[in-house]
Amino acid sequence: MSADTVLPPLPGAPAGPSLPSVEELLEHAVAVSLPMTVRFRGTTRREALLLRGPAGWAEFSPFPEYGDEESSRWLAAAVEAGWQGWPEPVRDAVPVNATVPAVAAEDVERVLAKYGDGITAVKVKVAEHGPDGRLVAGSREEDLARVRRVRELLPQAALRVDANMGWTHEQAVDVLTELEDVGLEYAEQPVPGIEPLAAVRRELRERGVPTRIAADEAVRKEADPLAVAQADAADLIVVKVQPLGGVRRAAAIVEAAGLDAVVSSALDTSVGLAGSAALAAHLPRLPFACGLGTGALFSRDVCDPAWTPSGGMLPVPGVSAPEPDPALLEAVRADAASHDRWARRVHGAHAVLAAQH
Ligand SMILES: O=C(O)CCC(=O)c1ccccc1C(=O)O
Ligand SMILES: [Mg+2]
Repeated sequence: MSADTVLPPLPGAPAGPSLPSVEELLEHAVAVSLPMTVRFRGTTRREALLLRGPAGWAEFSPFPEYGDEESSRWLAAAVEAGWQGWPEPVRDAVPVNATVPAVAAEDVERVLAKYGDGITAVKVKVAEHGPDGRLVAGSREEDLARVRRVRELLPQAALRVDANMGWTHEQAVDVLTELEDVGLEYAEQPVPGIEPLAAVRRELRERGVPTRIAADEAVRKEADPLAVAQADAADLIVVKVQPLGGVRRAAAIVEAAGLDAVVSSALDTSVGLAGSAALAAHLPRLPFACGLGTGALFSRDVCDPAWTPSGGMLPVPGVSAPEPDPALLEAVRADAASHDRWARRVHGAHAVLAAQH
């Protein structure tokens, strides 16, 4: 992939701040490791690097397996947060969904309890894959049972499922047809890619299943984040601040795509979640609850109070992140080896951005 395709120029996107040096980026950096109360994406800890620039705190937390090119967009988002600040909000709170990881049906109630009262929307993870990359045995029946348990506990809530590309075309059509009676608001990235997504969407329409299709990985992992909209492959797009290179760039992608958007977290700490709330608060249209309640899955976070929802609503920050609490930051500080690993990742991502400046 050429440097140009990492951050393709977008119509109407304002220029970002100039790129600070690696030394400046790392001057106040703290690596943290947050414990989680539920297994998510195969782990019970979330590592992140928190940076502090003249505009405020910033988060850099690409997942461990991500390389420099992909991580460079996450670093661009941190530069925006810490060295520029976010654009002004147009609303002062954001409705969010509760996120239910791929737990057993009997654990659904315990997970939902973490989000408190006032849940109006729930996203249920389905199609979980094991470390061998295969769909977990028995997952079809467990997925159906998990979704039906959420529906039983919350008869009025809007329900979505997220397969993270985990199904084949046949599996997606089968399970989504089976769940028609539950009334799903949308299914997020049931299969990988853009054309396969379009094909699932077409077949559901032909069968008369009204479930919408949302694109997530097809937006944030494809070279061109607008390709999914151009291919008419989805009814809506999921947008994330760090993978898309910042609040302004994500907002420009939503505008250029011309589709409704759901802002979702990358399992960020409170600092990153505030940035995602800033994007959700900045979008002119916000017709769906956002996937930004994931702070509730941490047993410790860096801010006091943590950036978590109450009554189904997430607060909106001003143009910068909340300050981490010094004692909490110490309590979750990662070891020196982890800090060094993060510093090397900043170097690698920085080199990719520097080649574009
Ligand atoms: O959207 C949500 O409800 C929570 C966020 C979430 O699911 C997520 C978190 C980390 C990485 C990927 C994803 C995803 O949407 O696929
Ligand atoms: Mg998703």
